[in-house]
Order: sequence, then structure tokens, then C-alpha cells
Amino acid sequence: DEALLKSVPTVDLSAPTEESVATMQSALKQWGFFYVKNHGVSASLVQEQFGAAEAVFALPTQDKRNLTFEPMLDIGWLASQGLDEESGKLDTKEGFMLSTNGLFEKNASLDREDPLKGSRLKWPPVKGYEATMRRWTKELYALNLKLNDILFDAVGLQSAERGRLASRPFVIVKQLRYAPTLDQLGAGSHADWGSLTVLVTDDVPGLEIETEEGWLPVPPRPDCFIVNAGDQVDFWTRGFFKSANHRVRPSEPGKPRYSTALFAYFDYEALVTPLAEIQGEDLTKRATKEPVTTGDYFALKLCESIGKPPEDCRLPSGPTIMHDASEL
Ligand SMILES: O=C(O)CCC(=O)C(=O)O
Ligand SMILES: [Fe+2]
Repeated sequence: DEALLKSVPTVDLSAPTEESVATMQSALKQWGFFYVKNHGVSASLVQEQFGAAEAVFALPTQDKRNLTFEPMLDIGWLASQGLDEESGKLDTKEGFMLSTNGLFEKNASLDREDPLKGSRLKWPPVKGYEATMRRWTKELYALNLKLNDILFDAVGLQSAERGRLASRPFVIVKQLRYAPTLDQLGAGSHADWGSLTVLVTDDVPGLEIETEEGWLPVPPRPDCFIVNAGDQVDFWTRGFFKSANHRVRPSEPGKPRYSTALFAYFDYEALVTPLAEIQGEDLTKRATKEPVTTGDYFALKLCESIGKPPEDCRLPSGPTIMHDASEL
């Protein structure tokens, strides 16, 4: 199998910018995925974050139920629930989510020193959790902004557009735990919705991406994070950069797998339109081909994911979306 001999490239953030730009460009064109090294997040913070994740998932079920998932804010605890379309079985992932939903207020500002400030969040009853996750979100938010700069160079974007698309990206932090079972997928095949996803995993392999030649493993690499482009980038570049389908198939018996994703979107209020800088045939796989703001797009995707057709799903006129799931 030829795909198995290949591997996704690594963007080294300590290398000269032109080199990072060239690597990201070819990686997103070919795979939709790359590793990033010298990302600036300390190993001790990575450990601390995984400690926080383990502590949340180890809470008594009742405590986790008190942190119930709120779909329109994209926060809270999710028990394993996603149906894996291939096997028809439930997948094995459990999640806890935080989001910068303070941005849902019109013209909201975002504090880069504390991106979660102003968000409605449920903090789990775990000592030190809030401080750790505020720090984690701050550092990963900054990393996403750096990656955006490289992404914008990779498409030759004008400077005015940069600020419009990436002054206040909306982000979701999702801590994941995959149950230690091998006869079921950890996460079924899917593409991410946003701009760039930054993924940090423990040392249990499992992530695979769909390629023309089959499923390609993207195993953990020491000191590297994994980054992939989502559907917003696919739409924005007319498919020039891929939003690749991927899945998780944990491969070590008896050992749970932990990973934490930062799902970033473009600026919450920005209207995302296909790039003028990229010409050529529209290869986008994204279903919605109308330009929409990130906020409306996000609300639309949420409606879709809970099975409401867009016409039954009231989208607000501006970016201030419903705060209450019952309004759907
Ligand atoms: O845990 C992983 O390796 C991937 C998670 C993922 O793809 C997702 O949550 O969207
Ligand atoms: Fe994903």
C-alpha cells in the first residue's frame, strides 16, 4: 500500500518563514494535514493540560452530567454518542468542551491574554482546572494566529483581508478521551468545520486520514502537534487546500487515548467568501456554497448536526446567535 509509505510533512516554526509557508502550502494541497514543531508550547504545559483532562473524565458520572453539553454554546460534557456510519456502532469518544462564546455578542472584543474571558462556561469541580485551561487556551489561541499568518502567506492574501479574517477567531477547545477498546472506531470519519484545527495527542496512535490510496496513519511524533485544515479553508480556497476526512482507530489494547483539539474558525463576524487570489476550478467538497459569516456558518453546522434543516433552524440576522438550545 503506497499510502503507508508516505507521511504528512512537518512545518518547523523556527525555520525561515518562506520555508514554513512552502511546506504548509504543499501539505495542505496534498494532504490537508501537517505536523508542527517548535510551536512554542512547553512540554510541561502539555502535561498539565492532559492532567486536567484526565481529572475531568475521572469525575463521577453525576458531576459530569452537571456539566451537560449545550449545543448552541458548544460547551460542556459529551458522553460517547457519535454514530459511526461505517460500522453502525456508537464511537467511543467522550469529550469536554470550552469555547470563546463571548464572541456571540455583537461587536464583542477578545482578550488575547485570556480568550475565554466573557465566555459562558461550566468549570468542572477539579482543582486548578480553570487556571490550566485559561493558560492552555491563551497559548493555543496565539499559536493559531501564527499559523494563520503562514496560511495567509501561502495564499498570497492582502494585508487588509488578514485583519478582517483573523482579528478575533472563534475557537473551541475539546478534550477527548477514547475508551480502550479496539473493536469500535474512536471517532468515525469526518471533516472538521473550521479554519485550522490544532491537535495534541498522547502517545497512543489512532488518527488516520483518508487519501486516494486508502487510510494513512498520522501517528504521534515527539514534541509535535498535528494541524489540519477544515471546511472553512476548503470553501475559502475552492478546494485548493483540502479539508481531509479523518477518523480515530485506537490501536493499543487496554489503554485509553487522550487528545485535545483546538478547533479554530475565522473571525466570528467575518463574511467568508472564496478567495480572489486563487483561480481555477472549484474543487470544494463543502456542501454550503453560499458565502456566510463564521457565526451564521457555525449556527448552520450546529443545526445540521442536530438534524434540523436550515429552513427550520432560525438563524439570527447578525452574528448574535441563540444562547439557548430550546430556541431551536
Ligand atoms: O483525537 C484525534 O486524534 C482526532 C480528533 C478529531 O478529529 C476531532 O475531534 O475532530
Ligand atoms: Fe476532526
